[in-house]
Amino acid sequence: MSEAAIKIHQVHQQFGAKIVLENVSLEIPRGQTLALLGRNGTGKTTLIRILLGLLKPDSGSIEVGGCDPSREAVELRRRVGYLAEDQTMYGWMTAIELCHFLYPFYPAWNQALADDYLERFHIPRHQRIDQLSKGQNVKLGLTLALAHQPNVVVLDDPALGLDTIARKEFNRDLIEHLQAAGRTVLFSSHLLDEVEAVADAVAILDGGRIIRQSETETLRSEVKRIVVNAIEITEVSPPAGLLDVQRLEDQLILTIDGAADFVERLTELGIDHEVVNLSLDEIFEAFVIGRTHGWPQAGTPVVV
Ligand SMILES: Nc1ncnc2c1ncn2[C@@H]1O[C@H](COP(=O)(O)OP(=O)(O)OP(=O)(O)O)[C@@H](O)[C@H]1O
Repeated sequence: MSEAAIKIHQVHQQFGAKIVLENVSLEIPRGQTLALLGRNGTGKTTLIRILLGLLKPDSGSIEVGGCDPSREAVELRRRVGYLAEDQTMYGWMTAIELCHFLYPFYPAWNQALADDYLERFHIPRHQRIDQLSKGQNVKLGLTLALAHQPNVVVLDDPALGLDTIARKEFNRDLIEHLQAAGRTVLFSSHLLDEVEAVADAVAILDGGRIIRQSETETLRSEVKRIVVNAIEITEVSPPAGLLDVQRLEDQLILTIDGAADFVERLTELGIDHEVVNLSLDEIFEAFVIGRTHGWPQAGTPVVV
């Protein structure tokens, strides 16, 4: 694994009595696109604000693109591109006026690159920003976040509010372009079916903690749904990594992280089973709302 572009170590953040981040640690290797997943209000934006130096955590250490965000604010802005959730810009300016307004702040600003993005994203250069569509606004925000050629890009729910096609187009144009350019990208999202196509890795934030971080493919290969007969399984103890148990008539539908060992056990015991691949959406759901009670007790007859 290459050196981490983002290092988050034991970050703790609470607002009053409410603990939002509880000793969160996360490392994102250079060049990786990582999706930060979590339900509403789990602290994704709070973590992103800490990464950007907009909020100082109660404790813990952060390094983004080699900078300490709380102490190197200017250098951090040079190295990091940031698109905030629902970002608003000066509506009375045009896209090109906004570029001209911003570029003196950034020594590495590349107007030819900004022009290229404006053209690629079909953003009219001379139209007032408040007359652009929601999608064009998001893409303009991204253009401005990338024109200074940052190595690290942080996108807070960038596709929020876009329609399905616009989101897909956004993901294809933007994330894939960033990946090709070798940038490290951290983006938060709710839209798991779309995340799956673009994220090399995911981190699931829940209950103030990162409960799972993994490369997307690895997660998909390790978390499986296993369908077994409920009666046949009464003598088997629940596996480690059990995330969810559902009953459907005489069948048990189990979602297991690290399912391979359990599958091996079932095979050894001669218990019939079916292994089902899951989408990222289903995996995420099992981690955050899975319920593990309902395992049939050994020696107890199963009522169907
Ligand atoms: N400045 C603040 N003061 C008090 N509470 C805050 C503050 N900022 C965030 N919170 C609370 O912290 C929790 C996490 O908020 P945050 O915006 O980080 O979540 P999120 O995962 O980004 O949510 P969403 O997906 O809805 O955008 C919420 O309960 C929110 O109300």
